[in-house]
Amino acid sequence: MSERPRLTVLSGPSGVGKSTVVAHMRKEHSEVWLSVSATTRGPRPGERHGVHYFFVTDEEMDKLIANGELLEWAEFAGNRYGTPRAAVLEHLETGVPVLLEIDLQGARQVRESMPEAQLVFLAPPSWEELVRRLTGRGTEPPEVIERRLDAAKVELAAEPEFDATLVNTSVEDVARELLALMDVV
Ligand SMILES: Nc1nc2c(ncn2[C@@H]2O[C@H](COP(=O)(O)OP(=O)(O)O)[C@@H](O)[C@H]2O)c(=O)[nH]1
Ligand SMILES: Nc1ncnc2c1ncn2[C@@H]1O[C@H](COP(=O)(O)OP(=O)(O)O)[C@@H](O)[C@H]1O
Repeated sequence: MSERPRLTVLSGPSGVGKSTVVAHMRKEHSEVWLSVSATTRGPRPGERHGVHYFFVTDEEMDKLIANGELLEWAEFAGNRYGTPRAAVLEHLETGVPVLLEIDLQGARQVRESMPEAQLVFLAPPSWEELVRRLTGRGTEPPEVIERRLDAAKVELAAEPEFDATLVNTSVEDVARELLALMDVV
């Protein structure tokens, strides 16, 4: 591991497999700290407050933003999401490798405020496979899937802005490649 671990941002279209890859990676590498975001979207079955997200009201999100408590935030497919700043900085200061799983707009804000951050794009093997994964997950109704696929077109076009691209064909391979990019071995 390098002396001062860098902040790594993982972005990519909804349904590409970000959560799956990160969960797989952290099973064996719990030393990587994954930031827990605040969101105004409702929890999916099995999602727990403080573990997957901090589920907040619109008013609570307004306050987090107004008080400058978020490192970045964005509206995605009708809900707001943001990264609590303090926890990220504390972990980086104590030498812990930090991973953010956030959308393209958030990644761009992190690039501005923390230029040393490493931006990694997770791409699907094909458009058809992305549609299959997002639909197959079964967590969103058709109109929400449509919104997320619209966002996915914009996100896929922004891939050249990232420092590295990983294609999510095999979860195991991508998890290994991500660890290598983060200098965690
Ligand atoms: N900008 C930003 N995006 C976030 C944050 N947390 C999650 N996201 C992104 O918001 C999008 C929607 O997340 P979610 O509703 O959990 O759906 P999923 O990623 O398809 O499982 C994804 O692109 C996430 O990476 C955050 O704190 N900030
Ligand atoms: N490499 C892969 N091959 C096949 N299916 C995958 C792969 N990675 C993830 N999936 C599946 O795709 C769906 C979306 O994955 P998820 O991790 O929820 O995506 P994201 O967090 O990017 O929205 C899930 O049903 C997951 O099991």
